[in-house]
Amino acid sequence: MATWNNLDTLASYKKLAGLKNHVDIKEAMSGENGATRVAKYSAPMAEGLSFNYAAKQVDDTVLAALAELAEESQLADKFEELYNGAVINTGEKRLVLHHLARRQLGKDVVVDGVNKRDFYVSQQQKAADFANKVHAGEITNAAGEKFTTVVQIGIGGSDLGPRALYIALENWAKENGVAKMEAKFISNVDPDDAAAVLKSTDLAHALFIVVSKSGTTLETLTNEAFVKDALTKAGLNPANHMLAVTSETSPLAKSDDYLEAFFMDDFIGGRYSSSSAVGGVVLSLAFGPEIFARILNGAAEEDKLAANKNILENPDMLDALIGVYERNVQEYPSTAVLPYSQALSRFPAHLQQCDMESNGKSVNRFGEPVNYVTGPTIFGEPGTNGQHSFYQLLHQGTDIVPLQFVGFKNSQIGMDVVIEDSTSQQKLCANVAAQIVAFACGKKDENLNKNFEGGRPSSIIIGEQLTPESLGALLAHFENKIMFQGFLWNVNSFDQEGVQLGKILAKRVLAHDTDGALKSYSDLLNI
Ligand SMILES: O=P(O)(O)OC[C@H]1O[C@](O)(CO)[C@@H](O)[C@@H]1O
Repeated sequence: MATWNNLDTLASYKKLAGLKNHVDIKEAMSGENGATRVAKYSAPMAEGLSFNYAAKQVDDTVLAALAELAEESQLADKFEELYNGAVINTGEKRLVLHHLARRQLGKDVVVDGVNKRDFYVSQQQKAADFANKVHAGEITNAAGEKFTTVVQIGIGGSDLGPRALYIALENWAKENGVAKMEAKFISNVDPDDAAAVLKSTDLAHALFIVVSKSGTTLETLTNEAFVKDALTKAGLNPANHMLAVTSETSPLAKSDDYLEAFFMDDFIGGRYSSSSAVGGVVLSLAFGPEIFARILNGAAEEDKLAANKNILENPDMLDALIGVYERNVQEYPSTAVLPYSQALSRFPAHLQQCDMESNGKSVNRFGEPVNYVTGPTIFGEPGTNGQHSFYQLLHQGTDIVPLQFVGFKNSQIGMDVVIEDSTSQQKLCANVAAQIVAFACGKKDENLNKNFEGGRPSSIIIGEQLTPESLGALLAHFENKIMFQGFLWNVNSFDQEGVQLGKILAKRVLAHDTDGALKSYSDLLNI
């Protein structure tokens, strides 16, 4: 059994802390040194991706210290315990099994006589059969006509991951002839969200999936009622159009109001649930079950790498360790995720939840306060758009923000044009290469307003093309990185008590049970 200790009690961490500012990234990345580093500091990921960390503040000395930290904090052992079914989610006393939804990495995990791998596979199969029947016109609306649109109703983990994955493959699927149904998403309790989606949807030919692991989320239940009302007003029977994805213990699971229900369980956290029925039903309907299976395969291949004890061959662990070095030793408060791929436009939003809801903690996994900083603020936008927005601060602001670029050699659609001797894809890639060097090396200017200090670290994940497999690998990479960082900070990355207080106060406002500031704000907002 691995032992769980606070980061600041580890000898290897104290050694690492002595390496603050050990690498001058400006100097390291300038001239031929830079070229050597770009070739040297790269780790293969699954599905043809690679993690290049040449422009991070590491060298062989820092990497050796990170390897010692990985060893002393038993990162590989903890991952092994996790995928073999240990109660890693100490706050809720639950197993953490999202990897098992992709592939079995270790032993059989059996809970109350149920083999959990079999359970996840059975739900995938159920979703696949259902999707195939919808596509074949065997499951239709009351008029016997095919469904053409699927609308997911969910919020947080029941929205962000599946939505990001759908958007990531929407154009790829059209180009590759596997686009089966258009998918749309309703998440916000803002009535304009549901109204806008409903107004642009042919209700008679739409399936709606109510996705809520708990089955109690106010926004989702409100939007479900909103949609049912619209269906009824259109003369349609909601029971012919509504599906549910929920845990077997939730109130939704007991309802007969759905055409079909698909299940997950409490061992897959909402923000890690894209690999479960939460992502599986909508993506199987949108693209076909084979494409969803390809995403899972890509993720499973990356998970396999995450089990490697050698940090130089484990890009997920290495990325996590570098992130902790940047957060705790270099004291950088945030991290930007910058995909140079329009298809990944919602990926940073998904990672915001995944990372900040997991590691935004002030107590360790035993409920005791920690004396060091934990998860950074995560934000991001696709390049090159971000360059014309917030990169000013990243280049010349007073905070140093570590950057995580993602880039692909080829576009998804392949439609392109040569303007002034280069394609748009080449321009996109040229920009990401330029940014890495600009951030690292800067540029001296006598006019301080035009001076670039440099010394701003970044990494890049490079792939051939964004496909179901590489998307799955990318998803797993970040999930695993966040998991390893949680291990290093000794926090429980799998609960989210910090979201509860706001929910309780909102209920009080709606029940007019307020006083003090809560009453004043309620009055100001006319509630
Ligand atoms: O799937 P559910 O249970 O509706 O929860 C939605 C989201 O709400 C949260 O619980 C936060 O309030 C997230 O952790 C979760 O992803």
